[in-house]
Amino acid sequence: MEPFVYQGTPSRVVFSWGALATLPEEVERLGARRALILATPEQRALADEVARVLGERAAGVHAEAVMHVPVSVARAALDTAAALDADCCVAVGGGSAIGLGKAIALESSLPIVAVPTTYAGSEMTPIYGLTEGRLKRTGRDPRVLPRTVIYDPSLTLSLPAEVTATSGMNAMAHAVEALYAEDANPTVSLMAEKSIRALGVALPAVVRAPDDAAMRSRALYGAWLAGTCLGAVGMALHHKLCHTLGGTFNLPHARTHAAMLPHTAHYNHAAAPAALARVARALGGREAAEAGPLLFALNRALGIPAALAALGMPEQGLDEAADLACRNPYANPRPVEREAIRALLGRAWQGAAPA
Ligand SMILES: NC(=O)C1=CN([C@@H]2O[C@H](COP(=O)(O)OP(=O)(O)OC[C@H]3O[C@@H](n4cnc5c(N)ncnc54)[C@H](OP(=O)(O)O)[C@@H]3O)[C@@H](O)[C@H]2O)C=CC1
Ligand SMILES: O=C(O)/C=C\C(=O)CC(=O)O
Repeated sequence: MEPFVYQGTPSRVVFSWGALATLPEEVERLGARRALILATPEQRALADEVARVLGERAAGVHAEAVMHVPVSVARAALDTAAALDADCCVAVGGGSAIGLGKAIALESSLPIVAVPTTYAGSEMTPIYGLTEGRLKRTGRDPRVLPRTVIYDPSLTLSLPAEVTATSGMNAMAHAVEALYAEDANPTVSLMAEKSIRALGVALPAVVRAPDDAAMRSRALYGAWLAGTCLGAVGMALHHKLCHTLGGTFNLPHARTHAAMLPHTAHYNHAAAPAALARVARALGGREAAEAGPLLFALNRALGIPAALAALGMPEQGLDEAADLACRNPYANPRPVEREAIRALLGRAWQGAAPA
């Protein structure tokens, strides 16, 4: 057996259809009495419903979350938390709302209860992201790991097909990178493979039939496993590239992950053949070299645009993106070489198949 280190995260996870109803007792379990509810502006109605469920334990609603957590947005939320004398945050929504909760916790150490409504998986990680100007800074800090996560698949029924598909592929990316992480271990790899299998079946099903309760639960289960993987082991080339494209060029997060994953998986297949063979097998293939093409085919089956160009990436930015991605690269099975990365970005920009 290869030597390894496995360290789980201390989050408490409640997973069931209708689990939102357990929120009051979960907030009480933390000893909290004044919860600040966080959401994006468009999820205000859901945040108000959460406040109703919480009753007297709701201190207020702050529905100003924005993707990539601009530092100005974080500062405003911190001021609201202080003004309301909040003793915990309830972040309801996708990674943007949860990311705002993390920004508050990073400064205040307030406990977070996360109620995810997408498959991004941020609720299961001690990773935060803050964006200032054109640069996104990410880091790991135990203070930002949500203490409790309430997964209620009924809250994902309203996800549009495009978000369902791309957010699901964001989760897929966490699981794929966990299999070849520098600190990969048998426990996380088992979860990663299970996640890829679950998402590979559930995502096409819920894109076809958004109200399929069983498949919505399986998709969210896959996302939980993927987020757990992301929280437990390091990220590699794929996440570095997506943070660069998201933070510097403000590309949409999940759609960028989906478009890039076939290419980054293929980039690493020869350097991490066992890991990419597990990806391929989980998607119905056999060999490591099939993983990238199978992910590319899954994107197509989910109706996800293949080309970075369609996401607003300027062609003249590809050189800068390659330079930034190669500066302080995350550990990766294959050396991150500037020309190879620029060629990868070129294929992704065009929407060509991985090669
Ligand atoms: N730190 C970490 O470990 C991780 C962080 N992230 C971060 O999270 C963000 C991306 O997360 P993601 O969830 O993709 O992005 P968002 O939170 O922006 O949600 C994605 C889309 O889903 C919509 N949506 C969310 N919930 C519902 C709902 N219940 N019904 C209908 N639509 C809904 C949002 O609409 P609307 O905007 O209108 O609410 C938005 O259009 C990025 O900032 C990324 O960096 C992602 C993964 C891991
Ligand atoms: O890229 C991901 O999906 C994972 C991590 C982040 O997004 C970091 C952040 O919170 O911005």
